[in-house]
Amino acid sequence: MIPPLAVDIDGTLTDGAGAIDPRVFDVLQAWASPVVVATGKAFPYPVALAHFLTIERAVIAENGGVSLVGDDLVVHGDRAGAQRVADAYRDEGYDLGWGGIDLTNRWRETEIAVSRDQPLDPLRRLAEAEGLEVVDTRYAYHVKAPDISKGRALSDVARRLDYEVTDFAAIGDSQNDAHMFEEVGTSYAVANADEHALAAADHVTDASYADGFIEAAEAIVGRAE
Ligand SMILES: O=C(O)COP(=O)(O)O
Ligand SMILES: [Mg+2]
Repeated sequence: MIPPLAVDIDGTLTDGAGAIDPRVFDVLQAWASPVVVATGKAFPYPVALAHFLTIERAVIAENGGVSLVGDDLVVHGDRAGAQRVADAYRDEGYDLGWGGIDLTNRWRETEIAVSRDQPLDPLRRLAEAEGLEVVDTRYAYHVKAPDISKGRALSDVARRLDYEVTDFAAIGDSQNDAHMFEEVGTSYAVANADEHALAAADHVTDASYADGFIEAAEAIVGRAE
């Protein structure tokens, strides 16, 4: 049986420039079990991806802060602590780094993301003072609660889909995927993955980015046959 699949977006379904590789659409639409899109991006992004893929809505956003299965929405915690960190960071003269209209955080409910071209040390210091942590996905710094992760959210989502989390295969590329890799039955890091994802994964693909995703997807299907 083809296992349910948890898949990261940035660095995994994309090319090196951040564009979603169109070949991944066929793979995800044809997947014979549930697909959970699990991302650090704000909630509307994976919802839109699932919508335009015309696949069942099963998504994890904000590194596990928000999850949706069908019409069942769960929001873990709130944004208040991360917002205080962002405000204090700005008060010290720094900037979140997203320009005039901050679409990165506009719809974010449980965390705040900061551009990686901004200073990390003061952000870490302010986050720690709030009991929060900073996770570097290599796409953004995320100020979030330490007990929230894609892995924890996937355990919850799996139950809501009537699966065990260990039934899942997962494919991803960065630190925010590492917990998820530890929870699932089989995990694949794409070759461009960071050290945390590489260390946590059961398998590492030869290919990078979406080529790595396609290689992993074929391996998962091959193992199931
Ligand atoms: O939003 C990010 O920083 C990374 O997003 P991802 O989890 O889909 O790779
Ligand atoms: Mg990623």
